[in-house]
Amino acid sequence: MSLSGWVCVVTGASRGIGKGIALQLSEAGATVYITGRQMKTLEQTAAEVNERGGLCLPVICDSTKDDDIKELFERIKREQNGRLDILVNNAFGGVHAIFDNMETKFWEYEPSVWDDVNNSGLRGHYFCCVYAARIMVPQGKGLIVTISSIGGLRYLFNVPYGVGKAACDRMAVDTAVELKSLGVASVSLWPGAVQTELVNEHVIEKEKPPGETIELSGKCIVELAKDKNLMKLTGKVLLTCDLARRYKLRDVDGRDIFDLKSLKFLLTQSPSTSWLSVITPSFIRVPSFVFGLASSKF
Ligand SMILES: NC(=O)c1ccc[n+]([C@@H]2O[C@H](COP(=O)([O-])OP(=O)(O)OC[C@H]3O[C@@H](n4cnc5c(N)ncnc54)[C@H](O)[C@@H]3O)[C@@H](O)[C@H]2O)c1
Repeated sequence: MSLSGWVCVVTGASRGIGKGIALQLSEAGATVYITGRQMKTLEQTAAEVNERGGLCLPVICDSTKDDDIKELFERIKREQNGRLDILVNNAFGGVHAIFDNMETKFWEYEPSVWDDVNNSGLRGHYFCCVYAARIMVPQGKGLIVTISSIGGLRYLFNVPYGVGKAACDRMAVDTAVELKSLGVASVSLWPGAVQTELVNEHVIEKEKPPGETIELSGKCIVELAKDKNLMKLTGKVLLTCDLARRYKLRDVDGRDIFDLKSLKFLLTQSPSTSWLSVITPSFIRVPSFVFGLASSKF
């Protein structure tokens, strides 16, 4: 029970990665506030948490509604005597908009797809950061994790997705600049491909990329929160495959963790280099600074 007594919030935890994170944080002993728009689905997550002996508190909080977010943090402050240890920004309303508009250019679908992707998945995260920081800064400690993706580095799915993820990464970096000296860490976390309920629904079996379970990100966050060198990682974009190596983690069902930094995988991403992947050994990894160069805009 390494996080016994800790107070956490996971936004968007009725399914997907948020649910997996809530399961892992509560299994580690934390009290976890989980948010979403429907009590019925939140209660299903809470029931699974309870079955594992954990404690989680479902709260209706629509991440596109400013007042809901404000009330969530006021409630936590009141109920937990001003304590909040971890905020996980995960709520994301864009999955259906992405799958419904695959292969379509940005000018061909409604501009409101931007809102579907980024109102909960970026703006809502910023609001949560503000209210969480108002609790964490006075206590002199805390961890904010914003769930992002490799879409923050290069084109993935559609324009609003990439712009939103790049902004999530930048938000983690810039909030860390202002929080670091006050003892609060802020990072961005990129899961690999995750086999969530919606991904399993939309992607046909033979096209499924090798994936993570919904709980691997949560396992990584539990270890990160306990890491004595956490403040050395603040302001960084972290990958689940790197954290799994750092903390010697396996996925919950024992499967191998797909390595987003494997040169073999990265070569498959471009038609001009994919032939090279056939002769490239899978153990060669691309260092982080090369990722940085790949995102250079200059
Ligand atoms: N699934 C993947 O393969 C994958 C990979 C890398 C990164 N990610 C990122 O992980 C995050 C979560 O994605 P997911 O695949 O678990 O999505 P999902 O759609 O399965 O889950 C999203 C969660 O957010 C909740 N939600 C949606 N709108 C909300 C709102 N307005 N207010 C509160 N809650 C709301 C949903 O109810 C759900 O619980 C996203 O940022 C996504 O880009 C996903």
